[in-house]
Amino acid sequence: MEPGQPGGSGPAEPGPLPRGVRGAGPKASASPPSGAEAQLQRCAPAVAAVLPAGGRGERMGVPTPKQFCPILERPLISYTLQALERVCWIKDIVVAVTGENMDAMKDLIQRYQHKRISLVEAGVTRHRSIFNGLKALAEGQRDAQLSRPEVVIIHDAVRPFVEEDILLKVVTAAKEHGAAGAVRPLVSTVISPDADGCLDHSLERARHRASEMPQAFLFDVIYEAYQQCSDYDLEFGTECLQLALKYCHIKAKLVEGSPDLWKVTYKRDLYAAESIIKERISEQIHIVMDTKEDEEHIGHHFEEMLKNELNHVKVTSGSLCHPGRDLQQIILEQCYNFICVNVKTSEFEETQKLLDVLTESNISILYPVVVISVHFLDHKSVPIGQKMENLMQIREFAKEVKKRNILLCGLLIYCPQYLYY
Ligand SMILES: Nc1ccn([C@@H]2O[C@H](COP(=O)(O)OP(=O)(O)OP(=O)(O)O)[C@@H](O)[C@H]2O)c(=O)n1
Ligand SMILES: O=C(CO)[C@H](O)[C@H](O)COP(=O)(O)O
Repeated sequence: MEPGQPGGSGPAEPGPLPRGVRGAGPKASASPPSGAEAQLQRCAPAVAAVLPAGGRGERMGVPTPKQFCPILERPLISYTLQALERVCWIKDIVVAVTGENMDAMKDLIQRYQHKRISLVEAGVTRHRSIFNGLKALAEGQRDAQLSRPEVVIIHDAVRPFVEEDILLKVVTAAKEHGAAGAVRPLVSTVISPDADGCLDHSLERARHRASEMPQAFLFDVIYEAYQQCSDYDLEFGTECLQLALKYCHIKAKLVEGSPDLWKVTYKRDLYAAESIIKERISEQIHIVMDTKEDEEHIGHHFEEMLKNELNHVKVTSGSLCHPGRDLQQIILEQCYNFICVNVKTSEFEETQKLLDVLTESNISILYPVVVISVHFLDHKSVPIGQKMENLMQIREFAKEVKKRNILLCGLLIYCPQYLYY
């Protein structure tokens, strides 16, 4: 097993943990847990994920394996890793990669600052790649970098749009049933040809489902199934749930998933994935505050307002107190919309810092970045005339940054008592 980054698969970064789940930290979610989330919290299993990423992507018909194909200049697999990393109750993410792509994968982990990743060598088939990932987790106690989880998620590296919600559902169901997997209604009817290429029989579409990913298993169940299964299974099998049934007599719970769980397979799927990513980008906004203390007041207020006004807006809040690290991470996550709240300073210090980092990152080469610089007018501390004069500078800033595809506008809020919201 190879560590994915210097120092190996480091400890889980703090993040918005579902409360009560093992490893929960100070930033635990403030909203009440959903049913499935609450159920998971009660049982609090240790969860790891295995991502097979050792395929050649022959059906895509391009020389680069599809998991490394760029979408908006970022490799597809990086989106999938990001989707899993956001779920902070997933402790370890084991990725199976071919030897020839191992260095590229390590570079990618560094470049996009992926966390909690361990790399293993892929096998010649998907099942063998998954088995290698499971072995690394099983042997983890000796290794000290990984530990044997109670539940393991298996997810294809080429399904980038996996959400926490479905991960919770399959993990919770796996805890109860031993195995669980996401399914979708069939788009086309499945038919079975005979040896002459003529119709033998067809399946009743409404009674069958397409098996998608993610799937989750009690670790002992799926590991046992892989240890017992035949070379034929490892060579030709395509269904992990079937292995759990055949070798451990576990009937997997099937969970309805969203249409976005489809597997990127053909070239046109890359264009579809790009459209979905663009749509998600437009729904993501980051609020940057210039003070820590006011983050909860004003930042929270903005967050609530935006969530009320717009559907599917993703709001995160942070501060440029540690500009390099925090903001670089946000930019790496491809956020194109910012509200920058200047509370402490009467000028544009915070906005200026944000613009500097955005310019340096070159993020606006592909799409325009929108920045709304918010200022509060407190006439008791600063005379109105002086404040207005300062704020007029924003026009100059806006002209300047527009050349770099950054659209800046200013918002002045008359609110002498903003601190007492
Ligand atoms: N030896 C293999 C083959 C596949 N996979 C992974 O399994 C997932 C799903 O498989 P599939 O879509 O079939 O990928 P490919 O085998 O790469 O595609 P193709 O069949 O078109 O060659 C992918 O993330 C793929 O990288 C793997 O880890 N090891
Ligand atoms: O379909 C699946 C589940 O049943 C798997 O996601 C997997 O992608 C199948 O791989 P392959 O395309 O190699 O058969």
